[in-house]
Amino acid sequence: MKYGIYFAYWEKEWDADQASYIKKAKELGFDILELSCAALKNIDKAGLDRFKDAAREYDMILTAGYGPAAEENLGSADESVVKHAIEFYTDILKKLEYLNIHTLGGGIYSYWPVDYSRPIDKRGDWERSVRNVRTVSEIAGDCGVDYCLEVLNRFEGYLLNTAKEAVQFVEEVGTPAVKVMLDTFHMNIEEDSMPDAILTAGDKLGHFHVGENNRRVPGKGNIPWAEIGKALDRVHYDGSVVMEPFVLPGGGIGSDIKIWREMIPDADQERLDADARNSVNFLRHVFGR
Ligand SMILES: O=C(CO)[C@H](O)[C@H](O)[C@H](O)CO
Ligand SMILES: [Mn+2]
Repeated sequence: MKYGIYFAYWEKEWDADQASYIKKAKELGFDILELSCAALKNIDKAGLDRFKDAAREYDMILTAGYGPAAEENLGSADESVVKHAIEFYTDILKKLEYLNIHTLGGGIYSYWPVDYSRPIDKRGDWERSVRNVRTVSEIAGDCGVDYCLEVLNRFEGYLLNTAKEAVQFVEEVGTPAVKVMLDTFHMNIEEDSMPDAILTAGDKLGHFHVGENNRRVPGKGNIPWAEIGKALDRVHYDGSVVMEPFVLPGGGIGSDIKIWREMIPDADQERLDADARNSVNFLRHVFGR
């Protein structure tokens, strides 16, 4: 198993200098840095090469996450939105291929966070999204990227709230590159049993986010890590385990993630780094591989 961390742990804005976290994550004991595709939207070749060179220099794996904007919604009833979304993913997937990134995960079948002031058409959006994710995940397959659909809690998404729904969706899409992605923070809200959800995802599990019930680093809350590790063993999961802690209020990230208090008193860089380092050691110990 390889262990990673999402750059956003240290940042308040999505458009931060993400490449600089490759070295930091390596020094803290991680194998992977997860980037947000926000960094790849308007990037030039020199910018892409900064990521590529740093990953090579520090022998780090990169994975990519994304919370698509409303105009990148593959489930939209507006055909011009879908056309734009397919163009957007085609461009991003080519950049991921160039960067040797083989995993893209997130609410990449819909948009995020959802605007619940508008009426929700789950059935219609599901059907459109299955069709359009099929198109995009075929392109992903050609680029060598697993297209991992993240199961989100009800407050952040409405299409895939449980592993069971995600398995059904992935079966309907039916392409080799499309996979289920689980996140312990969301599972803790929606699933009857976290181990059972992992067993349900089974060999369709393509990416795994870890975070506590309150999104602090693993080891500081009440998620049942030992049981989760055993379930990952039972499905022979050998992919990435990426921690996605969010502890800093403020900015676009604080607002999207809904962090309205200081999760860590006097959270300076040293404290954040020490927590991340201890947490990845904790996960390696509890998962035993
Ligand atoms: O768990 C999540 C949102 O709650 C997602 O993994 C990320 O925040 C999303 O992909 C944005 O990059
Ligand atoms: Mn997540």
